[in-house]
Amino acid sequence: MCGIQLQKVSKQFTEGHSSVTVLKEVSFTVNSGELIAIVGPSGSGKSTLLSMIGALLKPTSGIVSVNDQDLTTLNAKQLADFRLNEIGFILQSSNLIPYLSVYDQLILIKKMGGKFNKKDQQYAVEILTELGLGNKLTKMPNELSGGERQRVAIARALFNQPSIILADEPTASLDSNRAHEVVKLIASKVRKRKKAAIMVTHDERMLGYCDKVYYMEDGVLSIKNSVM
Ligand SMILES: Nc1ncnc2c1ncn2[C@@H]1O[C@H](COP(=O)(O)OP(=O)(O)OP(=O)(O)O)[C@@H](O)[C@H]1O
Repeated sequence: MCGIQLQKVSKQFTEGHSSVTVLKEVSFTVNSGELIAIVGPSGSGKSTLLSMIGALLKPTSGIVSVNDQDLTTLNAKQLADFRLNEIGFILQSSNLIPYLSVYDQLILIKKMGGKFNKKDQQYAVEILTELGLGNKLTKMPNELSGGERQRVAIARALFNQPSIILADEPTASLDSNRAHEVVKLIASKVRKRKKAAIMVTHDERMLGYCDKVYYMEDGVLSIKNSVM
């Protein structure tokens, strides 16, 4: 199955003699073309969950599958490839590299990997144009508005054509209009390009753009409602 599947995923952190269970038997599915939201109080385990789906953390127990691949069976090199090829991260602040132009933010990683060709060049311009940044290709991050910076981050997340988009508080640094604009864009790209996407958010106004809303509390995930 394409998309994300979690089966009874738990995560414990151990420090010295004490351990804390941050996720408790979390199970859910996100299909391709679906954007789901996870809401819940600070410290409830939302970022830990995203980190596990993004192969940055391993579960203590349970199965995290992406596109039918059980991530717990992959070695370090395979996990690094998986992160690079299958996951697009969009974070709270856009995390752009200050000394690179808008265009270079997208192509740097491919250039470093020595796999850069004319098609990539065209695709970078196409996707930036689609996100309304066609006239900003040579601008530096400090010459952009917060909303524009976040749109570059979305373009960068989509550029590798990952199957999964993980967005952690993507609107936290934006005013209300820009927040709507950014989440609307994420939702439309997810549907058009058939990504499976998860957005962690504190912003209830963004939930209308999502197919499902889950609530996390004390490491337990439950369905909040269906908003479509
Ligand atoms: N590496 C770690 N070692 C120990 N405890 C950790 C570690 N990472 C996270 N935690 C704890 O796990 C719990 C869940 O953290 P997490 O960041 O997933 O919460 P969150 O719901 O994303 O919070 P917020 O909304 O504030 O970002 C917190 O109590 C946190 O202190």
